[in-house]
Amino acid sequence: MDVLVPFDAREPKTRLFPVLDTDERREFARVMLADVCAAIAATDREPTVLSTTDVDTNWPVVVDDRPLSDAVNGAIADSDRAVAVVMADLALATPESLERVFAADGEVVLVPGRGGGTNAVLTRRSDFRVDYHGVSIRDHRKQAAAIGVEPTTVDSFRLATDVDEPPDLAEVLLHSDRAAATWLREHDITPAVSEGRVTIDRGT
Ligand SMILES: Nc1nc2c(ncn2[C@@H]2O[C@H](COP(=O)(O)OP(=O)(O)OP(=O)(O)O)[C@@H](O)[C@H]2O)c(=O)[nH]1
Ligand SMILES: C[C@H](OP(=O)(O)O)C(=O)O
Repeated sequence: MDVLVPFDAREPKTRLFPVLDTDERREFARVMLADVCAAIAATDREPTVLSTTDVDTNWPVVVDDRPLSDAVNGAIADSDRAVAVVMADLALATPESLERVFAADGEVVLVPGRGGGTNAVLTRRSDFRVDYHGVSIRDHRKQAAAIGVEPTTVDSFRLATDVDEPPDLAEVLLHSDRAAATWLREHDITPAVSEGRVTIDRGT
């Protein structure tokens, strides 16, 4: 199985702008990437970072500057093995949660993200095509139907929680003990409550 971790190294995590400046977003994105890759490696599979530009990691990197879906679809079409795609912002991912995906039955396995996204995919069909952005979980169900496949769904709190917006940082602080959570604590970011919802505070 090929395990791809798409990574936008250029200007990652722009939606975290209210809390982190540009350099911090870049650094934090790399810390999450390292956590995700380490969790994949702990399942005895080697991650390959599919990055927009070269990036310094402990793992093999393939540089492809095409848009996300084109880069992933190119990799699926070129591979003669099953391909798993695990997003680099899944800071709560653990080896156990990922193993559920890698071991799931079915020709196409989808892991929904909160907000309509698709946080991980496993395809054993080289004619399956991804279509990210927008309501991608709905689009991926359609893509599976188009090749005659009923997709398997893996329902996982840890994998559904991608880190896109400031309140997602609170989930990292509350549910992870890995490098991304440590990085946030070192940058004085703590959970807080606003209008009954968990969000974050940043000390000055
Ligand atoms: N290879 C590649 N990866 C991408 C690209 N765009 C996003 N990604 C990665 O795909 C995953 C999900 O993307 P997003 O949640 O939109 O992440 P992002 O683009 O860093 O964040 P925003 O700027 O807030 O949209 C993350 O792992 C990104 O690093 C791209 O054009 N190419
Ligand atoms: C790539 C995109 O991620 P999101 O913007 O939902 O985090 C998606 O899953 O379609």
